[in-house]
Amino acid sequence: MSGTHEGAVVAVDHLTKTFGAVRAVDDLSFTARPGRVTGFLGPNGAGKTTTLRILLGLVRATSGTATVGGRRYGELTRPMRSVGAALEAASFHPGRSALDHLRVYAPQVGVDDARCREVLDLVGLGPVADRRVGGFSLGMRQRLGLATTLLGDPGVLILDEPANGLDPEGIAWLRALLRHLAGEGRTVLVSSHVLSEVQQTVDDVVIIARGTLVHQSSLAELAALSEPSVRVVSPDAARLDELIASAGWTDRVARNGSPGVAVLRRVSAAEIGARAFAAGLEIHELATREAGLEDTFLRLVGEGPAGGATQGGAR
Ligand SMILES: Nc1ncnc2c1ncn2[C@@H]1O[C@H](COP(=O)(O)OP(=O)(O)OP(=O)(O)O)[C@@H](O)[C@H]1O
Repeated sequence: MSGTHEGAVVAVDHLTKTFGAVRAVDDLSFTARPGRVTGFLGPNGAGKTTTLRILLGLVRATSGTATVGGRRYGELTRPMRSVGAALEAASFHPGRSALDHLRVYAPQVGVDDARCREVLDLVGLGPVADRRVGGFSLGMRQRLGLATTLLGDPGVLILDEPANGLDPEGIAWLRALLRHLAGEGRTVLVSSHVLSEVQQTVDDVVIIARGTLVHQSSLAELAALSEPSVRVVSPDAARLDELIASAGWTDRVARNGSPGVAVLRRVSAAEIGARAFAAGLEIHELATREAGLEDTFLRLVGEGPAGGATQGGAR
C-alpha cells in the first residue's frame, strides 16, 4: 500500500447533536476502517448528513466526538489532503467550466493544472472539461463533486448520497471507482437511504434510525440476519389467531395484515401446515418468502414492508 493512499480510521464516539427540540444525532458511535467501503445507511431524516457535517467540522456537536485518525477535522494539518468530502447539494458556479471549477480549489489543496485534468479523466469528465457546469446533468455534477473530492488524493473519502442522480451505468461506474479507491487502502464512507443502491459496493454497514445506531457489521453478517418468512392466509381469522397463540408463535408474527393474514418468522411452512391440519383449520395460502437484504434493512430501521409495524426489530 502506498503511503499517500493510507486511510485513517473514522471514529464517531457518543455523538449527539440537537437542533432545538430535535435530536438529530443521539449518542451515536461507529467506526469506518481503511481499505473498506462503509455504507452509512438510514432513512431520510435519520441524521446521516448531520453526522457527516460534524465529521467535517461544518456543524458543532452538542456532545461526543467525530474524528479522522484520532483528530477532529479542525485539527488536521492538511485537511484537503487527508479527507475528501462531497456533501449533498454541492453548489457549482454555473458559468464556470468543469476545469475552472477545479482550478478554484487547486491552490487550497496545493495541486497543479495537470492534477485537475487527471481527476476529470478519472471521473469520466475529461471530454467535457471545458464545458460550462450550468449545462451539466445531476449525474455529471455528482462526478464533478467526486473529482473535487479526489483532487488532494486523500486517504479518507466521505460521500453523502453519491449515487443520487446517477443512471444505472453511472452507479456501476461509481461502484467500481469506490471499490478501486478502497482497494488502494483508503477509508471510504458513503451514505445512502437505500441499501440496495450500495449493497454491491460496501464491505461494512452502519445503520442508523432516528439519530441512533441500530446495526453495525460487515455486509455478510447483515445478510446472515436475513430470515425467511411465511405468509399464512385463512378464511377463519379468529381461529388463525388462536392457532398462533396456542402454538406459542405470538412473538414470531412479523406482521399482521388484514384479518386472516399473518406473516411468521422462525417457523417453517411445514410446521404451520401440520398445526393447521391437526386443528382442522382451513388454509388458503402458505407461502415462504426469502427475505432480501432490503427487507432486513427496513426491519432494522422500523419501516417494515407496507402493511404494518414490525416486531422483533433491533431496537
Ligand atoms: N440546521 C438544522 N436545523 C434544524 N433541524 C435540523 C437541521 N439539520 C438537520 N435537522 C433535522 O435533523 C434531523 C436529521 O437530519 P439529517 O439531514 O441529518 O438526516 P439525513 O439522515 O441526512 O436525511 P436526508 O437523507 O433526508 O438528508 C431531521 O429531523 C432534520 O430535520
